[in-house]
Amino acid sequence: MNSVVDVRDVSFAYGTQPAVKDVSLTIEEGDFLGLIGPNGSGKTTLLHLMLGLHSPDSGEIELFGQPVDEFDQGERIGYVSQQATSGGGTMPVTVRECVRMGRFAHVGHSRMTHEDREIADEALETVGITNLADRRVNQLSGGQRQRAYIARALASEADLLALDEPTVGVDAESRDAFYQLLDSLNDSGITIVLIEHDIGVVTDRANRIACINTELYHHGDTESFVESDALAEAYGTTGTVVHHHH
Ligand SMILES: Nc1ncnc2c1ncn2[C@@H]1O[C@H](COP(=O)(O)OP(=O)(O)OP(=O)(O)O)[C@@H](O)[C@H]1O
Repeated sequence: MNSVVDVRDVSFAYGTQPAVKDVSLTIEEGDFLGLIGPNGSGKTTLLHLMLGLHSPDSGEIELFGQPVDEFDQGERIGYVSQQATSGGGTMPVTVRECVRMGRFAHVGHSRMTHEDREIADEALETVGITNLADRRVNQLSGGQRQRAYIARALASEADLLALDEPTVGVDAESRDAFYQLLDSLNDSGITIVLIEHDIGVVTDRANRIACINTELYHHGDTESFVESDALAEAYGTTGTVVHHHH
């Protein structure tokens, strides 16, 4: 069993308002999962549940085979939140410092070694922002900032990269380059879960699709999603929920 994320019958409500209902899905090692659904359909909430940032009202979630509430290998996960890329909550640190923070989980209480610094510098090189290393993160453009956060995740040697609409406010050309970067990271073995509004981008890049509107309308490979009615059903209002059992 090489499930990276295993979500079983998970429901979550804000107060009495259900945001995620009876969702089951798995993300396998090496998957590129596109998480799609209309506005307010529970995508961010589901991602937060997967990462242990919310506790489900019912159901179970495992990360790398460990119950999410006991999960203690934070360095295996790189999370690029909507807030991070939109500029909120960025600390006044330089790009190099930000990326080196990716090593903190490995370093623990000991000092950062030459090798840790090298790993951080390689991550900067991989995402193509070595020239920005001395700039402050809060002075970067949206596209540069997401690269900095990806580099931090790479420096931590994350096995799972979770991205919530990482290209909001990024121009078309940088966006394309960014998705090529994600492709190459996925080719190198990193598992990816991506929330993205542009369905074309998702179906071009992802090998698996989860389509939700509070409930799950599709979970499976991209080809079967494209051929199904799940999109119209999830984005329309008349469709019936298709339950996939595994
Ligand atoms: N902190 C909160 N308190 C109360 N309700 C919330 C909270 N966060 C989200 N919601 C509600 O839960 C539902 C799902 O929100 P969520 O952010 O998960 O959707 P989303 O699919 O990521 O949306 P979008 O595509 O617009 O970013 C929405 O109806 C939203 O209004």
